[in-house]
Amino acid sequence: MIEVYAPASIGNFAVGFDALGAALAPIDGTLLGDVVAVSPAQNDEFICSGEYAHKLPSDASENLAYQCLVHFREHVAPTMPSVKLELKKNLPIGSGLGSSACSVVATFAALDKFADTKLSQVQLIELMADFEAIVSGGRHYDNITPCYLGGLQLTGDLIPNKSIALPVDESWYYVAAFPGFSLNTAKARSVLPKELTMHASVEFAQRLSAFSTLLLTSRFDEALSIMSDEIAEPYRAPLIAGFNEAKLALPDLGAEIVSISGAGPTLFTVCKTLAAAQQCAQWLEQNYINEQGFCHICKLDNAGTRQL
Ligand SMILES: Nc1ncnc2c1ncn2[C@@H]1O[C@H](COP(=O)(O)OP(=O)(O)O)[C@@H](O)[C@H]1O
Ligand SMILES: N[C@@H](CCOP(=O)(O)O)C(=O)O
Repeated sequence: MIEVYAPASIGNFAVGFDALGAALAPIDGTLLGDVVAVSPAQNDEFICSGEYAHKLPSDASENLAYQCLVHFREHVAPTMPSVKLELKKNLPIGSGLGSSACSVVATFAALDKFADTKLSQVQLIELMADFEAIVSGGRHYDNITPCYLGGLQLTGDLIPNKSIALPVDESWYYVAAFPGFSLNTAKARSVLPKELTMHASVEFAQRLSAFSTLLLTSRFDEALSIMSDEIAEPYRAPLIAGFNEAKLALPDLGAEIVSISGAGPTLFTVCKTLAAAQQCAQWLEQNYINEQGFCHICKLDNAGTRQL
């Protein structure tokens, strides 16, 4: 049997709408992501289990992981023996943690290993992005590549091999708080303006290029000082109950920045110390999340998708 884990991710990472994303590893060792297990079987079989399985359509044909299996058999490995594919759906749907990307990445990575198809990194990333695009209302790589490769990734069609890893300050902590309600990514994309002004476009380009360069030259504090989302956050914040209050409160508790993870409603902070991250997590647990929500203090997951 092949069992593959794919981690949750923060799309956009505030400064890089659709172009920057980071994989998350809770410091308490929780595996915050989906797992896909592939084993030989008499006929192709699909099972969806895990904490959030009941939130997905009961019809397998509407499950992205099953759709990936059908595609893989038809177009990538027609001679692969029959398999039982089990998706352990551990990430909430519509959470802003790259849940759909997680299932797609884990499934293709597991099938590629099982069938020994040895797809190239770019082939796999393109396949994965095709399926992520089906549900999210746009083709973007900022969950796919960090989830697959780990770390912080600058990513897109213009980037050689689709992705370049960027360094971060190893001392940074990331607090990710899922408030316990869903926000559909396609809906959260539909509220964004269809066009940017010349001024906004130039500022976006400056901010992302400066941020990337500052990280690459280890000027981490200066990178943090320009880490803000002027592209999506102003339009999405009204869709997320409690976000504005959290954005006001958390800097006093030590958050260097507070922004929306992916399309939301998960919120994330960057903190320079564990004590600050703990204070932010405590506030978020008391004021931002409901009984279905959760909060994790994280580092980046530098391993990305891996066999368990
Ligand atoms: N395995 C899967 N994982 C996540 N979403 C799935 C899966 N299969 C189908 N879907 C559907 O895809 C959509 C994902 O919603 P979206 O808001 O894009 O989630 P996320 O932002 O968490 O990736 C939902 O309508 C969900 O029912
Ligand atoms: N760049 C995308 C990221 C969506 O992330 P998700 O975790 O909400 O699916 C966007 O901002 O729409």
